[in-house]
Amino acid sequence: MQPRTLFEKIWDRHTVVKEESKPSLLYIDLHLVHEVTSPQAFEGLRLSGRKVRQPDLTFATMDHNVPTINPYHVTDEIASKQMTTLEANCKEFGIRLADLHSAEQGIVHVIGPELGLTLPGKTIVCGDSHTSTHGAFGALAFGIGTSEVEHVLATQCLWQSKPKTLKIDFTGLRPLGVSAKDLILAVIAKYGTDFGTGYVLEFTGKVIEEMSMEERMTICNMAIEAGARAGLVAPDETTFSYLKGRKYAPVGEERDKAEVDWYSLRSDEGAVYDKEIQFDITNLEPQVTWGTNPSMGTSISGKVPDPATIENEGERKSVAQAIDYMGLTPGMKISEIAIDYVFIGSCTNSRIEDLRKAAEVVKGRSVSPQVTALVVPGSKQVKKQAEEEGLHEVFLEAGFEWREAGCSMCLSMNPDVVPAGKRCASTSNRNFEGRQGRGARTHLVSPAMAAAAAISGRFVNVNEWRYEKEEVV
Ligand SMILES: CC(C)[C@H](C(=O)O)[C@@H](O)C(=O)O
Ligand code: SF4
Repeated sequence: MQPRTLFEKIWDRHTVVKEESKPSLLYIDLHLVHEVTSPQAFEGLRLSGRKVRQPDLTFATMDHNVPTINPYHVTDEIASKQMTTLEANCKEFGIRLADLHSAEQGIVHVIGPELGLTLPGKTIVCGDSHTSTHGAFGALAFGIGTSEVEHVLATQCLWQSKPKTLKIDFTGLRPLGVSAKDLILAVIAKYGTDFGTGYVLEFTGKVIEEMSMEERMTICNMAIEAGARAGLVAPDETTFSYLKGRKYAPVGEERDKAEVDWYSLRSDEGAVYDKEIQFDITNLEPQVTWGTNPSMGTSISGKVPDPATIENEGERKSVAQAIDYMGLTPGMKISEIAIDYVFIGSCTNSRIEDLRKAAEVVKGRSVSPQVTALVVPGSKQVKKQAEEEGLHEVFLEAGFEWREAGCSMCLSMNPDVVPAGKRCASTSNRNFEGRQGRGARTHLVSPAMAAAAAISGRFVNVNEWRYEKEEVV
């Protein structure tokens, strides 16, 4: 047999129907559901008198609409309706639901891995673009639209055109204090928001191999911001040890067998990708976005671009428009940008390691008086663990707010919004106009950088605090 990539192996295993130059029918191993994109899908099932084909392969949670001060007090009518509807639908169709009372509730892309539902080799879908997160486990995971949600509920299958493969190989040694978030922001800053269109990205290289699962999740989470269908990291010992003891992960002999199988999914020596990119991280610095899409970003030591120096007219206009919306001055230093809000949370960066990294920076310091700063754990389990470690005290003592689990300020679908004209350093993944609230301005950064910004009231290179000198390991 020809050498195959990780993607091809998972694809081949799940193809139920295949026809030349037509979409294939794929079997879906795990369908994750949340309150925003599922109501019409369930309604469609009801109208056509159908059942959920595999309720045991379906798992639901509430995240987008959940108020993070008092989750049980939902004042918004649409939010409240979406949540009660999900509850009723799960009951009617026999689907497991991590509702607000459940100790398992949280952002869908945080709880899937945490519960061991996300496993290598699976096909995973959810009516949510950041489903790419689960690719960190070597699962083929991607977002689908509401009509597809209905299709998967009814059949456990999905029609999909076969994407192409793109390998992103990180070369060089990771500079001290440079996070997974910085890596993916830098890749998107260099190649843009659509270089991944039509591709599944596989991230490789020593730095990826040495990363924790949570860091790999941060990288794969943002594959979608590069336009990609999905992101992938090859399963390895790090993956297997993360999964050990997780609620739904295999145990005993089954686990041993599964691990052998999972390992066999890794891309074969000599496997051919449709495209390959090498990205050298040797001189990488912490990243900050200045604009209104994730590719409009630079290093902490960089500057806001000056549209006058951009030759291409289209680009010049879009940069000028972004700078105008963001209320910045062309050519100003990133380190001169003062902020009003800090949001540490979202499916990109709300896991325990993210909170630890932020707390490490915050410890013994205070939030700048003009800054409102929130820490929002990605799940109830993350919150519990953080409290057991005393991280909440570090944040609270410094002047951060410590909230309940949910999507929160990542997008304005719940009470956590950034007011118009205000500027937020955010650990989330999208900085589009109005993303965190109408007229709100978002700068994407890592948890450590967000923590440092909260304290300084402006962007600073967190490594200058943490390490006497910026040495390279
Ligand atoms: C609400 C949902 C459909 C949306 C998505 O698909 O990603 C949201 O999670 C987001 O991050 O913008
Ligand atoms: S945290 Fe943000 S990006 Fe993630 S699912 Fe929620 S809204 Fe989407």
